[in-house]
Amino acid sequence: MRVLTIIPTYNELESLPKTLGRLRAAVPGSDVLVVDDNSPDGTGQLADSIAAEDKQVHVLHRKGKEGLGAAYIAGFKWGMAAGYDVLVEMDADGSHKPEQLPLLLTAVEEGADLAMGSRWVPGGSVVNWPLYRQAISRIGSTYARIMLGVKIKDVTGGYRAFRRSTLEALKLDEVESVGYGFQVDLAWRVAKLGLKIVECPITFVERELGASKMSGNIVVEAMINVTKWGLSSRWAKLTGKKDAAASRA
Ligand SMILES: Nc1nc2c(ncn2[C@@H]2O[C@H](COP(=O)(O)OP(=O)(O)O[C@H]3O[C@H](CO)[C@@H](O)[C@H](O)[C@@H]3O)[C@@H](O)[C@H]2O)c(=O)[nH]1
Repeated sequence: MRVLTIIPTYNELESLPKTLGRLRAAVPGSDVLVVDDNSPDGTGQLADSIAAEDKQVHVLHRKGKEGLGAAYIAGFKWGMAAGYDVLVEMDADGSHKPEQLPLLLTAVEEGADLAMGSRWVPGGSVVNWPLYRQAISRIGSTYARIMLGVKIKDVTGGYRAFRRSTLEALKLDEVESVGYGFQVDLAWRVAKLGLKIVECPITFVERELGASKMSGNIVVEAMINVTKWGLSSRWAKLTGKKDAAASRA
């Protein structure tokens, strides 16, 4: 399996080299694509200098900050065009432990169409995460599960390995969400297609360097979108009409 790990970056100058070093040591077979949105702190240039020394590291430069979702979609398209079999989502800040990537890759090797790192299945955990972030994550995941009828425990989680055929089956150009909503949106689309999703327990470690880009707007966007999709599906069931939201894959 040719594996590409996609790392979106915005102002990750301190974290990126550490995460890249750990990833290359933990899973030497995986190529890496850094997707940088013209970070003002020079993360993109640093990534270029690492790529100049390491043929397995690539960099995709984007014009400006357009959100994590848009960065991943650009990265997926790059990786699919380059013929990778498995495309991985990983944060740059070390919160997704590179040493746990083999768990996700094994799940894909064993037949998962999407392997998801999960904090909320038995064996999963969070380290140094403030209580308010735990609450947002747990409440958000529970709300999305109820509204969308998906069984995934950690539906907002962002440590994932997609089989290429899974991404090919999705209409990536229709995905609009930016933050947590993006992660929920993709997982829901995969679940609706009836593809095999496996949740693997991971330890999510709060970043030590740099700052999170999560904002109130991102949480609100996710809540609004999940509510809209859930109500649209219910309305369609009640009226027997085609559901615009649910017919998207
Ligand atoms: N290129 C690019 N990268 C971005 C952008 N916004 C964030 N990133 C990158 O995306 C990664 C995650 O960003 P954080 O700001 O650290 O995310 P978080 O709030 O901790 O959210 C994480 O956990 C959520 C669930 O708890 C996940 O939903 C989310 O995907 C992510 O993994 C980091 O590598 C960060 O640099 C952007 O606009 N553009």
